[in-house]
Amino acid sequence: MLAIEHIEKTYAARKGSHPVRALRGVSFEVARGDFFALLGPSGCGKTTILQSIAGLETPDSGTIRIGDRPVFDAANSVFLTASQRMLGMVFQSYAIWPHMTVFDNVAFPLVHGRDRKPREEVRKRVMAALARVKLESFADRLAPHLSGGQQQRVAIARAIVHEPRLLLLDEPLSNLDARLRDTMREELRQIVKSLGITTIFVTHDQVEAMGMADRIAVINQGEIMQIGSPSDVYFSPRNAFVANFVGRSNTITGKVTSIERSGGQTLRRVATPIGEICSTADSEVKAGEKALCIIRPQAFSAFAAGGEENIFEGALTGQTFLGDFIDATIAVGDTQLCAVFNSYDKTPPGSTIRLTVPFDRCVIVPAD
Ligand SMILES: Nc1ncnc2c1ncn2[C@@H]1O[C@H](COP(=O)(O)OP(=O)(O)OP(=O)(O)O)[C@@H](O)[C@H]1O
Repeated sequence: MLAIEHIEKTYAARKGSHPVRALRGVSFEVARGDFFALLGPSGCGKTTILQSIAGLETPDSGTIRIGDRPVFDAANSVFLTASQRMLGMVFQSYAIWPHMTVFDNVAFPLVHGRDRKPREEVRKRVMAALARVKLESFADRLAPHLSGGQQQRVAIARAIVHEPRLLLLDEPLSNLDARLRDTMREELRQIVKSLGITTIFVTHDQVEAMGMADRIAVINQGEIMQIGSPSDVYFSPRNAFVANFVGRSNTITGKVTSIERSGGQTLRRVATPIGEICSTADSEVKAGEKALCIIRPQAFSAFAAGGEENIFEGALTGQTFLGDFIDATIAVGDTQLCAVFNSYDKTPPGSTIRLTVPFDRCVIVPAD
């Protein structure tokens, strides 16, 4: 449905500042009906990608296709304007007109756009879009007399009223308070999924991306670090950036000492400051190479006795009771490991703890 190939964008230097290489060869594809998140820290280039898709920004090179039509092709000077691309957009600010009613706000693209519709059809379509976001009874209300969540739904209704083939959402939940954000997360996903519209969603919030997206592109400094389902990027991060940006992790530096194959599995042994770590997770790191071992805090469990491999003994140096679980810090030599434990289990500070971790829950990635 959407195919982006190798787009680059450098913003020209402003007075007293250097040029900014905002996108460094970004490529990805989004299938029809997918809910796709662009996730990354502030300034990584998410908005530049979204605006390039929308036709509000012009990349320096690369191609963008929507459906089977190129909307941007730097080499062949193809550039369709934003209105020619027939997309729906919801911005952070919602961009709702305060002097208009809810109905008129939603009707705006049908009344003022390129593709104007007869009055009766406008009414039908606007009421259908308002029904989708459960705001039919608010049609005559002035937009400022709405709560934040309702304004957000007006913005969604306006973006879907002309049945766009692609919906672009730029941090649409960031202006809502925490509780409303939790409700709207699910609601927004249900609305776009029920319509079957392909959606690109920009966020810097990993919880939002994990909870809403079918697939996530994790971006750092203008480059895509990894694309995958929420569980792919969480359980099989490709590098330390992804492991630390998406959820928390212990990152332990080491060197692969051997690779053994048995029973259809590949076992890597890694020498690290906390002892040998064994991993059966998929990895490209070869024997003799430096590596990072990535272990999620909840992959550890406290282990009383026995066992030989992937057992790490240390002192409990910190624990924070968080209700559902205890966040614990365990010093193994000079390395501080973070683990989460059952909140019913109380352990005195300073106790010796033996941690264990299954082989398939240690992810090995290249050290750089
Ligand atoms: N018009 C511009 N002129 C110069 N530099 C820009 C311009 N727009 C963006 N940049 C720079 O390009 C980089 C990428 O910006 P972009 O807005 O795409 O990031 P982002 O990931 O969306 O950030 P945020 O989450 O803070 O909105 C940043 O370093 C930003 O300062």
